[in-house]
Amino acid sequence: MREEPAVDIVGLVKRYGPKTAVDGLDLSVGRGTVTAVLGPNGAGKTTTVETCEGYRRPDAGTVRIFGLDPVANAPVLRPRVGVMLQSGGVYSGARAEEMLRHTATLHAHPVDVDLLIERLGLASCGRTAYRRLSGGQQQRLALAMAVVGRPELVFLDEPTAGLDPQARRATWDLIRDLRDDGVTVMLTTHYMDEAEQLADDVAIIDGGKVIARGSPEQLCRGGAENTLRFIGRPALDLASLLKALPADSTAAELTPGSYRVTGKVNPQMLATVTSWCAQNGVMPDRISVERHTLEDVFLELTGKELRA
Ligand SMILES: Nc1ncnc2c1ncn2[C@@H]1O[C@H](COP(=O)(O)OP(=O)(O)OP(=O)(O)O)[C@@H](O)[C@H]1O
Repeated sequence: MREEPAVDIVGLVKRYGPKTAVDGLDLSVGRGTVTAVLGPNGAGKTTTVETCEGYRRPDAGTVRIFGLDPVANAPVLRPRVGVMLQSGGVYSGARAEEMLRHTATLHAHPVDVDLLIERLGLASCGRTAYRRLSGGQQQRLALAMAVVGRPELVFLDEPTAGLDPQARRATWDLIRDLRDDGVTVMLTTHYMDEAEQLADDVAIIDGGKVIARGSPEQLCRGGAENTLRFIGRPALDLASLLKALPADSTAAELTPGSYRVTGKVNPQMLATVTSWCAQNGVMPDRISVERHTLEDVFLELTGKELRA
């Protein structure tokens, strides 16, 4: 029998009064993968994740976590699912290390708390009251609390927002280790490099729907135009090059002898450019292909204007 996905969202709708925050969203997350959910502010990411966590009920559609309803089956799911809360629900006078040790005792097979404290750089603030921790320390403690119970699935809502570069790296390493241990990770982020570095799968959400889905490589390859550059002798006849290329390509001489060709850059296009060079007695120097980044793809899909 096929294993249930860790997260299976079908036709999810969630409204706040007249506002439809999630509008028929479908998303399935395979076990043991890291899925990054990206989207502009207000796209519906947090609402979706909170519905998966069982904090909100769908207005329509279904959400299943390991095949179970996150609200009705909350007691069964609680030990299997780690949730990184953004500061809410914490008694602010409690000390960081006490909180983590206490959380560990609530689980049957917690991870080594000392090791976790060391890995997330929490040793120096272990005796500090929660309310006196810096934003980054609170963030790291929240991550530690989410994973200390050795969950099978973790939800991380913007896990590295506001962290310094060292803490970001430590968080990334921890997430990679979770994946290597077979844990499923679903995270939201505004950092495209984070998604590129960590995610097996990316879902771009806009207007409460998934508008693109795939590995970072697939998303960067598909749809988006790419650029090919080369150096040749000045004033080449680009009109004849354009005739050899697909209709949606462009070719320009940026500075004398420096050329840029855009379009669907694939092996065929590269072959067309180099054979055109050969026919015209041009030795293309420093020929290079620039791939679009995930940020380029994201902006292309979601637009460059600021949202209201
Ligand atoms: N409790 C609420 N009451 C009313 N409207 C809400 C509530 N929570 C979210 N919304 C609205 O629902 C929409 C989706 O919000 P959500 O927080 O899910 O987006 P998001 O993608 O996580 O955004 P961000 O990147 O800014 O965190 C937004 O328009 C937001 O204003």
